[in-house]
Amino acid sequence: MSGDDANDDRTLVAIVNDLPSTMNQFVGFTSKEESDLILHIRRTVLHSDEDSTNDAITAPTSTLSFAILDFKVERAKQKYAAESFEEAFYECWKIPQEQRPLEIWKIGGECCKKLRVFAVAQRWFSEAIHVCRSNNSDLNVKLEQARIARFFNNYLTQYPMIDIRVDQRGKGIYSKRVISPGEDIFTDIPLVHAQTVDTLSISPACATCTTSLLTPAVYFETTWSRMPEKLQRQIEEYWPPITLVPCSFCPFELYCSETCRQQAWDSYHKILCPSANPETMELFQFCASRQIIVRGTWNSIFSPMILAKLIAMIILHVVNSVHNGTSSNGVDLTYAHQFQRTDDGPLEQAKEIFSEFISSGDPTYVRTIPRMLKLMNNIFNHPSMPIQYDLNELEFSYRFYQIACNAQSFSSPTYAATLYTRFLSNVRQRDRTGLYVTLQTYLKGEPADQVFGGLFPLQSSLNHSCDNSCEIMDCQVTPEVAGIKVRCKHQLKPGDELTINYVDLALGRRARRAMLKRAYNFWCECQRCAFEGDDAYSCTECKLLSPSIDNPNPNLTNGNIPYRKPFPACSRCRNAWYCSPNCQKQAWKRGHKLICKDWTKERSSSSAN
Ligand SMILES: C[S@@+](CC[C@H](N)C(=O)[O-])C[C@H]1O[C@@H](n2cnc3c(N)ncnc32)[C@H](O)[C@@H]1O
Repeated sequence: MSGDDANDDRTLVAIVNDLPSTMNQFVGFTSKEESDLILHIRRTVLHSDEDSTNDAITAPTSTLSFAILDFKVERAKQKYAAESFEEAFYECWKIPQEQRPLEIWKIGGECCKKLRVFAVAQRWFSEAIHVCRSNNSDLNVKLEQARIARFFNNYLTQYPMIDIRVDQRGKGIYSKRVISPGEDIFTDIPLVHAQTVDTLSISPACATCTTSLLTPAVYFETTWSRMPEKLQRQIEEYWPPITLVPCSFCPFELYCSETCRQQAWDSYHKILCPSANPETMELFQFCASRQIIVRGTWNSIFSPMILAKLIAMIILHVVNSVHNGTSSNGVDLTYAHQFQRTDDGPLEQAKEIFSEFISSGDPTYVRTIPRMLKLMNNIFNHPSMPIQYDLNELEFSYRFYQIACNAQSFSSPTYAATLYTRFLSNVRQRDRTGLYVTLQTYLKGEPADQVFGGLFPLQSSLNHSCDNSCEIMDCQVTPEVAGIKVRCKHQLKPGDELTINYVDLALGRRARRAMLKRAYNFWCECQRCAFEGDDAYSCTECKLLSPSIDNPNPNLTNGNIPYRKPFPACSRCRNAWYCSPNCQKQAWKRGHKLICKDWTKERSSSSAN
């Protein structure tokens, strides 16, 4: 380089000429930045304090490269510290990927978080983890936070009184201010839902908006056809008006309006309708006939139809995004629309919509339900499918537990019982012909309500407690969409967790824990579990076993297990047993008083099981 060059740009050009391998690093620098760089190099490499840029810089290429990188890192840090996040990110971004050190990936990720581009933040933190090549818990937390922010950004903006945090139990929802009992905290609508097989045939409902479609013919069952026609007409006159819109091509799905029909068609039914895919016939028949393949699971809120719909929605999402460059498929995927575009392929993007639902369970379990795996495979391998979807055993298991761990029961507040009550009130108020008396021989009491199971993006982040702070209520979220609302049950302070109950609160601790382990794969350690016992044969406080006694009924044998005299139970809750008044006093002071009540009177808020 010539020592005569007085001008910054020319000096820079000289450096660039000398260091062709680092040439690309100058792209995007202004001339002011370039002169700063030169000064930085002079100070750090040549240890020269002169501001003059006249002299040639002579140093090994690697040393200069390092100095240049160091300069850029410093600039990014300064801009970040000055809270110029856009500029700081630009500085990070300008450093070629293969040279970005860990701190630049971190700063870049933080800037994106501040700029609310969470998908990019997620990518930068995940690169940081990759670069650092060790299990860095700080980075894992940052990545998880970016992921949560990305998925729940809209919700958290809409509901500023809550926050989502992660601990060893996964995500949980926490209050950010005092929330009083009775206060509604948030509403949520399901991403995918299906009617339970238990109620499908006895309490018909709109497959889209879940409104009851109970007609007199369904309510009165076989007696309807035996009724005089005049009586039928009279009943119809007072029955609240029901519009039945069946699928145009199959008898299996019913809707309350053309809008609901079209929405179902666009989002899943066009590839699940037996008219298009005959393999689905078995699934519809399975649901309609209330078959039980997994007792307590697929015969309750977990209809296998949720699984089929979820896959169908993914497939149609892919098809729509490829064809139209959009993700619109007729369903109100408010949640899905929160996604910023990523470089993932359309299938990966479509799958991501459901990726926040935790899937936890024993993967070998699904081998006990081979028929359902085969059925789903037959459906999704049918030639009518617009794309190939490989539902292998691993994915089937993952989806199975996603639904098992997260499905929440709900229904439109227009229940079958509501229609029935309105009918009776119409008859009582308007009829003058004695119909009410005639009806007494036909009425069968209140009809069963329709029940749906659904996956709710925000609500599914609520963890369980056997002394839950919140409860789930059915709710008409908009005039067209049914969903749930979460209501505060116990006063919440800032930082308290919002919890619901997944199992019946009236059950004893052993039964509750067993059910939670089986259905949700966790061992409950909540406050209530901590201050209750399993049975009367060991002291809930000091764990002392009760004294053994002779077999009270010698005709019955108990193997080698000794018979024991039960310890007395807590007279209020009857869920704790003590060997002495001392232990009882100590337990009360330690925390039993916080959870001691008659739990048989508690309303179970969640019917998640
Ligand atoms: C509906 S999800 C709740 C949100 C979940 N933590 C997440 O990260 O998405 C249910 C799952 O959360 C976990 N979970 C919920 N309540 C829990 C608790 N009290 N203790 C431990 N794990 C719990 C279990 O893994 C369960 O299968």
